[in-house]
Amino acid sequence: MNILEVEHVGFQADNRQILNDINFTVADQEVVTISGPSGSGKSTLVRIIATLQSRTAGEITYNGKSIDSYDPIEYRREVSYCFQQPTLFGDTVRDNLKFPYDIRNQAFDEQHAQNALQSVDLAANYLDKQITELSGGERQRVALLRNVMFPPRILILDEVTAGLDETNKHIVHQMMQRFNQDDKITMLIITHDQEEMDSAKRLITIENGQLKGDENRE
Ligand SMILES: Nc1ncnc2c1ncn2[C@@H]1O[C@H](COP(=O)(O)OP(=O)(O)OP(=O)(O)O)[C@@H](O)[C@H]1O
Repeated sequence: MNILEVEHVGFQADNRQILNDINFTVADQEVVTISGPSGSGKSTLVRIIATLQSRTAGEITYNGKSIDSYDPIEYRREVSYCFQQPTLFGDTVRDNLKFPYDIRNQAFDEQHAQNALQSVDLAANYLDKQITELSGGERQRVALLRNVMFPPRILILDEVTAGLDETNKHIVHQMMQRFNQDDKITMLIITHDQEEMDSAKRLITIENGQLKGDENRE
């Protein structure tokens, strides 16, 4: 079953065609890597899919229905977008991992949060760590965890490993694998990283606002 269908999607701004006639479908639980030169329109495309930006042409179907027909808050719980610069809020790691519970009016599951931290090589007592004391890699791990405390159906990762050292990159790669295999999350991964492109099961290439390649390597 296709969880996502992108049909003839375009985006025009300031008389410039930034995306033009993009077509592809994504199967449930598939991992799709998206690459292409800087400025080619990759972020614009996934931001449109995440409903953070509107398209100017075409149609997108999520789980059998137009993305326009969903309640925006519900939709963003199911299709979650994570950016290269992790945005953390509040004062502590707890404030961030508790947030998904707060917006759902649910009691914070401290044990679940501690287990989640330990699964990404962060000690359970990191819950009370000030976010100003975290390294870049630790910030990214906490931001990713916040996005999956309640697993979305689709997780969009926009260059989340850019700027991370090898150790942190490796931990984030393991997180991605678990999100897909254990939590059954469909993933769209934007990357410039050669290793991530080489190991991609399916690689979509965007150039100059157009889909130039869609290669299945399985
Ligand atoms: N709302 C907008 N109005 C005007 N121009 C825009 C808008 N959104 C994106 N652009 C332009 O569209 C082009 C594509 O941007 P986008 O961020 O999607 O590229 P990208 O492929 O993700 O690049 P990078 O790999 O550097 O992140 C850029 O030139 C950008 O300035």
